[in-house]
Amino acid sequence: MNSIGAGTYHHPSHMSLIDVVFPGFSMASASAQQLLAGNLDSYTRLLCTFGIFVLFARYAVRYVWEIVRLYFTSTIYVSYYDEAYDMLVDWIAEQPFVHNAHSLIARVRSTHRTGNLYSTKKKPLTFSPWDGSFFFWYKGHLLILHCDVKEHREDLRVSSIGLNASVLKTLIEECREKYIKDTQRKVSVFEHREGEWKKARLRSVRPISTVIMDQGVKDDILRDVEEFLDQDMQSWYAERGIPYKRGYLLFGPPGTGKSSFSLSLAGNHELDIYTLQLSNISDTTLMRLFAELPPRCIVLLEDVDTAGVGRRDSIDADQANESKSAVTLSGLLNVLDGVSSQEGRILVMTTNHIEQLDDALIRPGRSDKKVHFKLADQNISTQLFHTVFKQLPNQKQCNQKYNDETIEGLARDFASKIPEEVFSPAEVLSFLLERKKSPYDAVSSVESWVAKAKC
Ligand SMILES: Nc1ncnc2c1ncn2[C@@H]1O[C@H](COP(=O)(O)OP(=O)(O)OP(=O)(O)O)[C@@H](O)[C@H]1O
Repeated sequence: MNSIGAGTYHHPSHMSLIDVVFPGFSMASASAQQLLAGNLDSYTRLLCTFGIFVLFARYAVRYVWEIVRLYFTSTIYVSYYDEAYDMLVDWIAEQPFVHNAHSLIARVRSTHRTGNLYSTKKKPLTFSPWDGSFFFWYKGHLLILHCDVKEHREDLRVSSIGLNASVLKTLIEECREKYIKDTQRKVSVFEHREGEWKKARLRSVRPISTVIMDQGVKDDILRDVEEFLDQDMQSWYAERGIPYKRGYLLFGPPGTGKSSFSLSLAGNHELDIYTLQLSNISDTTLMRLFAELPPRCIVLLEDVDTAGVGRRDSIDADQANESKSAVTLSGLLNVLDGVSSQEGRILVMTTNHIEQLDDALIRPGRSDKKVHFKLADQNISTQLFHTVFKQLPNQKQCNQKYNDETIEGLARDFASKIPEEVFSPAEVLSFLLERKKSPYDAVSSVESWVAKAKC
C-alpha cells in the first residue's frame, strides 16, 4: 500500500498545471496507476475502470462533436447587438419547437413587438429558448439553435448538418422578410447600451400632418430631406467632394412638437431613429457609435444644451466634462465632421435653449437648417381643436354628432380665448383631451382654465 501512495504522489503544483489543460487528468492517471499495479480489490478496480471510461467517453464525445462541428456543419452567428438578432428572436417566438424546449426565458410581450395595442390579455407572456442547444426542423433540414448567454447579452448560433450554409441563409432571409412585414409603418428607435446600438422600441408612424407648425417651414424641411435621400444624391455629393450628411436644429420651448416632428420625419421617410443622450457617454463611445450607424438613418440628439456641450466662452465646458467622462464639445464637433461619421445620416438636434449652444455647433454644415417651434398661437390652437374634435372620414357615417361647420366655428371661438404664445401646444392639447367628449365644454371652460393656468 505504501508503494501505491509513493508511486501515485505528484507535486501539487505540477498536478494543477496539467489539470488546467486536461481537467481531471491527475485523478485519471492516479486511478490508472493503481489499476496497472493490480493491487486493488475487485470492487475498487471496477469503480476505477468505470470512472476512467466515463472520463474518456466525455472527452471522446466532445472531441468527435468538435470535429463534426468544424468539418461537417455550417453555422451562422447572430450577435445580440445586431438587428438580425431581433429578426431571429421574433421568428423563433412563433415556432412550435419552442413548446418542447427544456430551457426557456419568459418575457412579458411588449405591445411594440406585435403592434397589437388592444390585446385582450393583460401583460401577455412569450417564451423563447434560452441558454442551451435546441434541435428543430426547417424545410426538411435538422437545425440546431444555440443560445450562448453572456453577462448582459445572449448571442445566437444556428447550425445545420453539412458544409452548405444555404438553408441557414434562407432561414435568416425568411426572418428578415417577416420582420420587415411586422415593422411596416413603424419606426424603430435605437438607443445605446454598453456602448453599442440596440433596438429599444418600435413606434407607430405619426402622420406628419398631425404635427402642427408653420406649413411653409414644414414643407421646406420635408422637401429638403426628400432631396437629400434621393438615389442620385450620394454620388452628386461625392463628385463635388462634399460630405454626404445633413443636419437640422429644432429649437423652442418644451412641449412645442420637436420630438414629435423628428419621429414623424423618420416615419414619413421610412428611416430608423438612433437616439443618444450625450450626458452619459464619453467622446470615445460617441465616436464608436457614430461609426456604427447605418447609411440612411436619423440620429437624434435631444436637449443638446443639457449635455454640457454649451458655449465655449461661457464655461470651460470641455474641461468640466472631461472629468465627468461625458461628451465634450470638441469631441462632438469632431464626430459630426469626422471621417468615422456615417455617410447619408441625418442629424436632428433639439434644444430648448439655442442661445446656450456654441456657434460652432449650429453653423451650416452641422446644422443646415434651424427650425423654430413656437408656443401656441391662434392658428395652432385652432388646429389642435380640429385634431381632437373633427370627425375622421370613417367615423362620419356611423356617428356624426357635430358637423364640420359647427366644429370650425367652435374652434375659432376656442382659439380666440387663448392668449397668443403663452401656452405650449402640449398644454393646450392636454386641456382638450380632458374634454374630448364635448367641444362645447372645451369652449365654455377655456377661459377659467387660462385664468387659473396663468397665475
Ligand atoms: N406642434 C405640435 N403639434 C401637435 N402636437 C404637439 C405639438 N407640440 C406638442 N404636441 C404634443 O405635445 C406632446 C409633447 O410634444 P413633444 O414631446 O414633441 O414636444 P418637445 O418640443 O419635443 O418637448 P421637449 O422640448 O420637452 O422635449 C406630444 O404628445 C405632442 O403630441
